[in-house]
Amino acid sequence: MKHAEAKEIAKAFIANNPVAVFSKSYCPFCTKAKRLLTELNVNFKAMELDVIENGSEIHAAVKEISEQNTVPCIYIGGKRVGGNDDLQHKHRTGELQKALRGTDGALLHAEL
Ligand SMILES: N[C@@H](CCC(=O)N[C@@H](CS)C(=O)NCC(=O)O)C(=O)O
Repeated sequence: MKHAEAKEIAKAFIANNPVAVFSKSYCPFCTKAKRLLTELNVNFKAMELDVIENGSEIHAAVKEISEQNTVPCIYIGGKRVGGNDDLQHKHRTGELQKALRGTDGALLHAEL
């Protein structure tokens, strides 16, 4: 797969999902991040880069787009939140809840 094509796939995933998580299925930080989002009833989509076809090419594109070398790499409303530590921190400060409420389609239920 060409790099440009991988970049388009990564960009489309961010644009088309209110909460987009680039993940790896074996990554404990990804598990923690996905667990928190699930607990908060968040409508998120995870792309498991170690499982899907062309995952390593797409991960290379994600690194370039996000300037972040690790997974999870989380986007809310097209904006990069960061990794699991950033997500957990934003949850503690209330910033996460604010970002989710401000993003159309991020919440499965109105209450948070
Ligand atoms: N502080 C980061 C740690 C994330 C991390 O170290 N992830 C590992 C996988 S468990 C990683 O991305 N390693 C590089 C790679 O898989 O390319 C966070 O909280 O998200």
